[in-house]
Amino acid sequence: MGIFSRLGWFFKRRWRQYSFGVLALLLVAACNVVPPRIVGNVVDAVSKRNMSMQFLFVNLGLLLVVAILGYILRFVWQKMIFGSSYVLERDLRNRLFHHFMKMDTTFYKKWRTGDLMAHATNDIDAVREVAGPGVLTLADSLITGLSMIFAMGIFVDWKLTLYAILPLILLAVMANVLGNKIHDAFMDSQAAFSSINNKTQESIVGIKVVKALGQESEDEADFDKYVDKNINANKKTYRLNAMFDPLTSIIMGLSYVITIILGGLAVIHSRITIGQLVSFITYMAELTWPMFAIGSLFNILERGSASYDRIIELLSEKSSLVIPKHEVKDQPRGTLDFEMKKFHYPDGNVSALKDVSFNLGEGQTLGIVGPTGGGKSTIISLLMRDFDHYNGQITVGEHDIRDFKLDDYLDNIGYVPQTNFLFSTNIRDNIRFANIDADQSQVEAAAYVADLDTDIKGMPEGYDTQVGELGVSLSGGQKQRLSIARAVLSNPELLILDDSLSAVDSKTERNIENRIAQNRTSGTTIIAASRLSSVEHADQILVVEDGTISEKGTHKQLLDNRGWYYDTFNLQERNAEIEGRLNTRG
Ligand SMILES: Nc1ncnc2c1ncn2[C@@H]1O[C@H](COP(=O)(O)OP(=O)(O)OP(=O)(O)O)[C@@H](O)[C@H]1O
Repeated sequence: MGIFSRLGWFFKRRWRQYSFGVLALLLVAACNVVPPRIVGNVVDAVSKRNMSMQFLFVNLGLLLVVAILGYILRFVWQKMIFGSSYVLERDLRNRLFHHFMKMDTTFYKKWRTGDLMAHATNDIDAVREVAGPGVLTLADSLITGLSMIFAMGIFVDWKLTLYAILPLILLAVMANVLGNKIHDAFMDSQAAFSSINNKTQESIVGIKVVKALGQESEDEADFDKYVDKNINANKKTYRLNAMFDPLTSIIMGLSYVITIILGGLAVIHSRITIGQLVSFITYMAELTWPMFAIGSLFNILERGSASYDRIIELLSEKSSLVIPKHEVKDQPRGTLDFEMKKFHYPDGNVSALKDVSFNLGEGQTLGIVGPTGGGKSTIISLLMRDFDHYNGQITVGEHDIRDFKLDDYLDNIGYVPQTNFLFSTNIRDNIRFANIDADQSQVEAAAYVADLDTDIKGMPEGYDTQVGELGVSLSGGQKQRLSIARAVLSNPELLILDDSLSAVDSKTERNIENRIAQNRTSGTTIIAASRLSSVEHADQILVVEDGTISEKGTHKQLLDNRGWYYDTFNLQERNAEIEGRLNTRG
């Protein structure tokens, strides 16, 4: 029952609808009291042989009026109570989605996609059930139950009523004993469902790898384990739940036995009439539904309560990103100053960056290179404000980047990540994702900069070509270039390419670099790359090794330096030469 008070904020907001709904339920219950009373009266009239046609028609008419009224009132409560429960579902869904949108990288590392999906679907459904069928079942079973008990007492006999409902105490005891166990079982069952979701999502996304490595049967066996775990958790829940219904039948049986013995004696001793006993038994039959409803109510409430706990746990997660007390309203533009004394990832204990500093004037291009795992993407992560806690400072035009509102800051960045993400829509909408009002000429100009225009023109449906889920219908290089077009479309103040030219050939790479340079008359560009030719023309190049800058300068200065850059450049040039020769021969 605690779930009702925890959802109090919502019931308060919708108190009018719930009050109307419960009032309609009350009136339905009042309508339900009438038919047994009429049946009792008719039975008495028949047994006393004094029933007239008029008496019969009046009673039949009354039954009809009550039936119509009941229909209207049922419509009202459904609209009020179930309608409100869908409002709760919408609110929780929106809150959760908004929360997902503002959470940081650490949150997404902790929670897996399947888990989040389960919260956003299964758990929210379970909470909606509390606000809809849960409220209905509670109100209806209470109203019907109490009105039937009052009718039995008032129209027949209070003493007989008390004896008849005595076995109900057993039900309360059982509910108390099973309550916590059912809650825990539901928690386990929802967690097992989340795991299945995770597993399914991972297997489907990684299906190519699974097949390529011939792991289908192993993956299926692994999936079966998750299903078994889920089934066992569900079995436990339903075993506990199943203890309710048989007990309810026993309690009802006991009540009937008491009624027949004591009611029969009361008729024999003329304390009540036969008609009253018939009414009493009809009222008792009406009590059956509320009794069984308590079992299903328990199910709904405990499931909803476990799900609400899970949703609240998720919503209470805080983003570690700084929310500035006084937001800087200026545009984040100007010289970029990066001074990082030390940074380590929240879950790492060694520094991913140590004493990394550089200064980049407006309009300049910075290249970041270095061996794999050196720290290139980490520098970009910090610029993208994936993490705000470090020993150092990053400023853009005099302002610490943490003093900008995150959205305002990121709006000025065009970012092409290492692993590009495409939406399952057409090429045009993928390019203008960050600027959906961009017209066709802007989209085409961006595609030209990314050297993708010729590819698109060659496709039968051109810019209307659907890219499929995650861009399955495009080649790796096309996906990369589409991501670049998306980033350059809004002519961002800071353009960041994180190893995003790795899947294109050297000629295309050169085209893109030249076009970006021509296109970007203002604004700063940062290119992180494994291939040194990508940064050759940068105004400044950093070599990042083991989280620190080992070399710094222009291409020429770094070659003169004869260090890692010199060695790697020569190696890559030789490889490119060999590749070129092989291609000409082929
Ligand atoms: N999210 C993370 N959590 C913890 N450690 C991380 C995380 N991302 C990267 N690291 C670690 O930080 C170090 C630097 O990684 P980073 O991705 O910046 O290297 P990189 O130079 O971009 O490498 P690559 O060229 O392979 O992409 C590595 O030791 C890596 O394991």
